Amino acid sequence: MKVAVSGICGRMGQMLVKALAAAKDMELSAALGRVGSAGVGKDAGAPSGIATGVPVSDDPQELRKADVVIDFSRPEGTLAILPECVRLKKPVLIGTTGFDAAEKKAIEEASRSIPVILAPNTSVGVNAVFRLVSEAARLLPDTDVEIVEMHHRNKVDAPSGTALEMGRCIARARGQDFDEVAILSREGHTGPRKNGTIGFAALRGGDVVGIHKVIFAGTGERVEISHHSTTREGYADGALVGARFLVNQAAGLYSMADVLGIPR
Ligand SMILES: NC(=O)C1=CN([C@@H]2O[C@H](COP(=O)(O)OP(=O)(O)OC[C@H]3O[C@@H](n4cnc5c(N)ncnc54)[C@H](OP(=O)(O)O)[C@@H]3O)[C@@H](O)[C@H]2O)C=CC1
Ligand SMILES: O=C(O)C1=N[C@H](C(=O)O)C[C@H](O)C1
Repeated sequence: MKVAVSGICGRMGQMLVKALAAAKDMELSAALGRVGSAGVGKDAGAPSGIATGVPVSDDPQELRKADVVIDFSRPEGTLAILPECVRLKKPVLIGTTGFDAAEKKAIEEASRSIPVILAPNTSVGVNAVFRLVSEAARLLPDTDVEIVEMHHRNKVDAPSGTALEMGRCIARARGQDFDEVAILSREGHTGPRKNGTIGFAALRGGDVVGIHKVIFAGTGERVEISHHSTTREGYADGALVGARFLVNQAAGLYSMADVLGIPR
């Protein structure tokens, strides 16, 4: 299976170079970087000292060389390749986070023509946690939910896509509209906590790969469900599992829960 990676020069792009080099059934066939990126024209594995024989390009037409596209870049990067994925009928797994409502709409629109996985987290463990927090939300309906995440100093979006998806899972399980109950940050004289809200706190520092903790706070007791990523390998391996799933699907918007057979 020929795989194109968008965001190739980044942390996840390079993790995918390694995962693809180890995969017997897959090969890197095209590598896309940001227009004007210092990596364009160089070998896709150069930042990791790996020779892939595939040069980094900033031309989305390179996607014609792939059976499936994996994108871990920035929302602008995803939106730049999406029309070409549609035109060339290439399935795409989107691991990028930080989309606004209009950008999500554009992804939904594309998924009417091609198979798309939109996955704020591709690790198996986090996708199990999405299910666990949904169940906890049903079992503990009167608790106050707070979601705390910590990531490395270079992360640019907050709260993380994973934290937001955890909040969405909880709101769905409780029959709430996420946008009405989410408190994405707090400061100043906030007043007492409003019942039924879902609070978020985002910490940034060092080289933390990814920590997420969901707290169900009641009176006299507290339940906490947490996930720690210690390397990015789980994200890359999960993305390859998602890509293998996608090539056999009809057009539509899929999640990692669909890939892994996890009921919501
Ligand atoms: N779904 C999941 O499991 C995971 C998701 N992520 C998400 O994936 C994304 C990438 O993360 P990470 O690899 O750590 O980030 P990096 O910043 O390390 O990499 C992002 C890459 O995207 C490139 N890029 C930036 N802007 C554009 C653009 N407009 N068009 C094309 N390419 C662009 C950058 O190019 P240049 O280097 O030239 O600036 C860079 O190489 C983030 O949104 C992150 O939240 C991360 C880990 C796991
Ligand atoms: O930027 C990161 O690093 C990560 N981003 C994703 C997110 O926003 O949830 C997934 C993971 O937490 C790492």
